[in-house]
Amino acid sequence: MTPPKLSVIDFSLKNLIPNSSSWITTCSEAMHALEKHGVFIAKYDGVPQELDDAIFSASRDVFDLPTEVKVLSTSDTPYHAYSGKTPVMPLYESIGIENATTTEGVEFFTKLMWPSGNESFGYGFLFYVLNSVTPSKNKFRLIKHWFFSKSALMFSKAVTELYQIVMRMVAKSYGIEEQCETLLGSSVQNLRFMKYLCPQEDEGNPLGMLPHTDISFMTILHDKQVKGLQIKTKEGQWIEVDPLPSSFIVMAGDVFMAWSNGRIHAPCHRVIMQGNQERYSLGQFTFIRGLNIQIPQKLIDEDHPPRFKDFDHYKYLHYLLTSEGMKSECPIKSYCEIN
Ligand SMILES: O=C(O)CCC(=O)C(=O)O
Ligand SMILES: [Fe+2]
Repeated sequence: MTPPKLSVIDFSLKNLIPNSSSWITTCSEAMHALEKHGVFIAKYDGVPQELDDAIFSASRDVFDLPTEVKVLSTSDTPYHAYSGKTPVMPLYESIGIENATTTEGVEFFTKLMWPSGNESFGYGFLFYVLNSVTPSKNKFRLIKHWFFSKSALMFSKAVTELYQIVMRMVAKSYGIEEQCETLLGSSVQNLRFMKYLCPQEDEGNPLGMLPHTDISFMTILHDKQVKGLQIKTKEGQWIEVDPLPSSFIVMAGDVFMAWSNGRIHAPCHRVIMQGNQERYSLGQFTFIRGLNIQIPQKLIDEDHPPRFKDFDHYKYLHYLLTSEGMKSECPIKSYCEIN
């Protein structure tokens, strides 16, 4: 049986004036894909090519830093710290920016990686640095710092816009606009840079990332057009995602599934490396802070009794590291499913 293809949906900004006929078509395609597969490919023009090039170049810069610098990226929140080449996933390395849509979040991370002693600076300062005569290590660091933080902030904001467009479609289609706006107001974006090495020789294990569902509310993935991501259908078939230019993979996480009372599917996925090219990808993971995850009343009726108790997203993240959470085959269900 040939596996189905993922829907490729046009999210060109000019077609997305809310409630226009093209918006309504896009909305129904997106809803169908989220309920059936929990994922679709958005062709999105909110990230111009120059920014796309800049963010992948910034990604290379951060992975090229010495390991002793990268490990400085720690976090109190599970799965938010630097993770590098573990025995279970030796090809995979990742590092992330918490609160990536805020200048503070991005500057905090950038200073950890390229400590420069400078607060914030703009184009005038960059011009000064580039034009000052003496090349120095410090000058080089300042340029990296500036370049990295500007690209990360702009990329994160552009991807957040896509998240908001998708969520407003979900809201309109379920008639839960108010709850959705509250949720958007409590959404925190974590931008992660990911790098996968090629497996050693032909017999090397090509596993880039183990099969899992995401612990986020929503994840938006973007790669530098190197294959590897695979999505499992509800029927158990693996679909290989074809990387396309200007495409963003919009995927529901466990928390979106629970919030929607199980209407939206959170798909299992993995990364299998092929060929001899390293793979760089970016993931923007949305978490909900300071607001209980509560199924909107409109999604509960006689045919759809509530399936999940209210819960706090960050407490759920901590639960994942408990022995019960680690053992569970489906932690979101063992954490808050109503039996
Ligand atoms: O690199 C990718 O395309 C997928 C990464 C992923 O699934 C994750 O970080 O949760
Ligand atoms: Fe994932």
